[in-house]
Amino acid sequence: MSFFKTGKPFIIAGPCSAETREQVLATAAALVPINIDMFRAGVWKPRTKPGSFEGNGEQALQWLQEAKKLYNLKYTIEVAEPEHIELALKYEADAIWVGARTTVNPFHVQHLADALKGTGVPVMVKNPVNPDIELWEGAIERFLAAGLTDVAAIHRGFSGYSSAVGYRNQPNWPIPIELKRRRPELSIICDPSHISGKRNRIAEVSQKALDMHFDGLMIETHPTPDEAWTDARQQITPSQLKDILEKLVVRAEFTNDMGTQVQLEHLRQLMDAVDAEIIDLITRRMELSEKVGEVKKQANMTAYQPSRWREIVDSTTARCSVNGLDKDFIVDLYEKIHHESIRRQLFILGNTQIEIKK
Ligand SMILES: C=C(O[C@@H]1C=C(C(=O)O)C=C[C@H]1O)C(=O)O
Repeated sequence: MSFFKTGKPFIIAGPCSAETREQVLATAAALVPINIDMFRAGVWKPRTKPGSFEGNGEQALQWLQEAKKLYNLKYTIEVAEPEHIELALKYEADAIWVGARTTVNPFHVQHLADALKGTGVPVMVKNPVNPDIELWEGAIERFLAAGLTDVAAIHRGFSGYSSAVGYRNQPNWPIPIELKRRRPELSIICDPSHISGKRNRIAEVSQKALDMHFDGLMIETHPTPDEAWTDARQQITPSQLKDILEKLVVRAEFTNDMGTQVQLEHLRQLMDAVDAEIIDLITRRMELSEKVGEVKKQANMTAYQPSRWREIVDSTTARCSVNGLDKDFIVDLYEKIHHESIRRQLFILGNTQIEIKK
């Protein structure tokens, strides 16, 4: 079993920043009875603007090592430079994570991977700030290629110019879901604190993550959150964490219950038949679009026809209201279909650099 797969959600908790020795020891003491899997604290803080509190560095590592010994509590910190890794090893950190602002830079990630070679230290890779799955997976690949086996991903949401409704970082759930599809063995931990940006949504995002098959949660916890030096609005007390964890419903991917299995098998067969129909229908639609393309070629007409496209969007979204389908979802889907349809017509009109992928 990998470091992060314990058969139950892997829980990491602790303050955003290690502020003082007292704060570190008090938080750790309060988290021990909750049975968390690992303590976290930031010791080097990548701040947006200079002049903010940037962490207590090596001194904070001494406090974390002290808490580790005192409470027999594993701990993890964020690293951004090879020297941070050296110090993390010196003070016996049990795992490290790479922050979203580091994951965006392949040079940086490679330096960290090189520094970790041969150490066997478990690594967690936060998603890059921008919603780029290739960059996220690429960073993970660099650590795997360095021979590290305990590599996990952390989903902390994606930064945007304005925050998504009610969130600090846009969750963009299809991205971690796709990562899990590509890498079934990879553990993915959700960071509901950074996604929410405020206390009152942490429980809801945590439950959602578990229902999306995430392997664990990293939740910022502080003895007096309102007085926290960083990220005060999104930190919760150890007792609030206890409450959230107790209320979480942990669900499994599979069941041994025969009745459920039979029911699911039946419904899935019906869905398979619908999927086959959808593919047949899309194929027919594309064939028709190619015929339209041939006619346009003869008549010297443009591939894209805005008024016709508007008509289609209007009529399909009108049908959504009748069928109870989400309009945004259908528009997204149709935009993809339309784009492919245009691509095929462009090819027919003579844009030979556009090949039809079959
Ligand atoms: C099929 C046509 O060509 C384009 C593709 C469309 C589609 O796939 O729905 C709609 C309008 C055009 O932009 C057309 O002009 O009817």
